[in-house]
Amino acid sequence: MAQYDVIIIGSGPGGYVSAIRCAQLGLKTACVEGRETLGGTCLNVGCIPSKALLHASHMLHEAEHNFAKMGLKGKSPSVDWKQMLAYKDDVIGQNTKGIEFLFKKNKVDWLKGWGSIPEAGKVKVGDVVHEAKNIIIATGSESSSLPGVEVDEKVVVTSTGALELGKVPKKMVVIGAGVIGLELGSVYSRLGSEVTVVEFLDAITPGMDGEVQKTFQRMLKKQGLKFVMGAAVQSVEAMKTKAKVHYKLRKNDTDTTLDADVVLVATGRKPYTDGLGLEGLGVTLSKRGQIETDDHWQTSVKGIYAIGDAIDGPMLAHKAEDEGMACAEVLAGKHGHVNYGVIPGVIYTHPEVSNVGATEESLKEQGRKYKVGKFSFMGNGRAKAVFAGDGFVKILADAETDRILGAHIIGPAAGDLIHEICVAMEFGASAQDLALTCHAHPTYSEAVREAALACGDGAIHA
Ligand SMILES: Cc1cc2nc3c(=O)[nH]c(=O)nc-3n(C[C@H](O)[C@H](O)[C@H](O)COP(=O)(O)OP(=O)(O)OC[C@H]3O[C@@H](n4cnc5c(N)ncnc54)[C@H](O)[C@@H]3O)c2cc1C
Ligand SMILES: NC(=O)c1ccc[n+]([C@@H]2O[C@H](COP(=O)([O-])OP(=O)(O)OC[C@H]3O[C@@H](n4cnc5c(N)ncnc54)[C@H](O)[C@@H]3O)[C@@H](O)[C@H]2O)c1
Repeated sequence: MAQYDVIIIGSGPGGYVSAIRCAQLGLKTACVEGRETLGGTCLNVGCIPSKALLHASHMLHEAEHNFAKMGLKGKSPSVDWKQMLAYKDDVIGQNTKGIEFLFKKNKVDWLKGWGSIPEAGKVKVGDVVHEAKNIIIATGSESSSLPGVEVDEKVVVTSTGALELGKVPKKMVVIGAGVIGLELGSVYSRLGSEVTVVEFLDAITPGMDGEVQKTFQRMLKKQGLKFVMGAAVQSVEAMKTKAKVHYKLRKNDTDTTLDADVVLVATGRKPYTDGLGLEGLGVTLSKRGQIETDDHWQTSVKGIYAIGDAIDGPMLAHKAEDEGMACAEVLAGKHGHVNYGVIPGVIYTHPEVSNVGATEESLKEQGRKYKVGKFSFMGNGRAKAVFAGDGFVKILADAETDRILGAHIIGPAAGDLIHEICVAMEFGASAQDLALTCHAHPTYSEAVREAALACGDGAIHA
């Protein structure tokens, strides 16, 4: 039994990144993982497989809708679902093996099995108790359940089941118009399923900029997704190969039923801390089951830290990674820091949707005076060349100082474009700083510059 400086429980983006950073900083490090492969939710059943299916289904959509316009004629490809799943599994395998390689390279020990914490300074894996000066809990999250809905991962599925369905369903009902529902709903809609999204609230993707929400929903509708808004799902009746979704419309209390071959429950995720033994240790949890930590990610018990989906904040892989690195630095006696005000969010539909910082709604609520610089991709030559003129870049800047407060993009490569604004915000830049920076032509990035120009004397191509 080795004596470790740090043992991390969970090898998702929070845990594995933290383990590598700890080892790089000279700490003797082990990472406990109960799954058969490293990488957590993100690599095995989350970010990576969903992006593989989004990519494949987008290629089909392009072939069906845009190839002929460019003079590329011929029959559109047909879907070989088994092969598409094999491609997705291959992508997962490459990524999870990559983490195994990085662990070996950085001398991180992988302790295989489910871990628990009998007391501070000790982690039990199987029958072996390992000792560590510090422990980091990075056990992630699991899908939330919905009263009246029983998941069997075949007919009524969470995102995990939706990533490996036996076949492409004819009719799919998605409960929840959040990120998972819209990404996976898009996948199946493009593959030919009739997809209906049932959402409790009156707007999709809660918390996002209102103008983006409306534009995004309009675009998704145009692509064939149907929406039932303001609807509270009461129950799901599952049969062998079919299901009935019963919901109540909130505005008039009418009851309606939708038939489906597959129902995807995508109503959020909750922290996963089962089996760790937190109650016995006295680790404080919030009402929502999140592990509470101080500014240095230390829990209420000295020497036990927590990061990622298991604690407060957006449930995003890059947020978990940042906390993983920062926590490692704290343990190595350095100054770990995460700027929670500059964490981008991206939805990988087509078009992509991204955001960082404040929304107009949040600024109004704060009573802060701001200006809006908006630029449509219709004025961007590169976007028009690839049928991606629908959408816009919107930058919010302080009315007096011109400092960038937030940005919202819906359009081509929005998930990459947002980072220019993240860097600008990290440096405390003004919209004018962006506007005065030369941007190559023809790039989608020019739309970001134009939005920055629109915060001042005006965009050129508007
Ligand atoms: C379908 C889907 C798509 C997503 N797409 C994106 C995306 O595109 N971008 C994005 O930023 N985020 C995305 N997310 C969210 C992202 O996956 C999570 O935010 C991220 O994985 C959280 O990382 P983590 O390290 O906190 O936990 P996790 O990735 O959940 O990893 C925790 C790991 O700990 C292990 N574990 C738990 N308990 C124990 C124990 N007692 N002993 C040993 N091991 C244990 C688990 O097996 C798991 O492997 C997606 C999520 C889903 C479900
Ligand atoms: N691209 C990405 O970054 C990405 C992709 C997938 C998942 N994720 C992360 O995974 C987490 C979980 O995603 P998610 O989509 O499940 O959750 P979410 O919180 O994004 O969305 C859940 C949606 O379900 C709705 N809802 C809740 N209860 C309902 C009910 N009874 N009936 C109808 N609708 C209901 C909510 O109003 C909300 O719109 C998110 O925190 C997200 O950040 C991120």
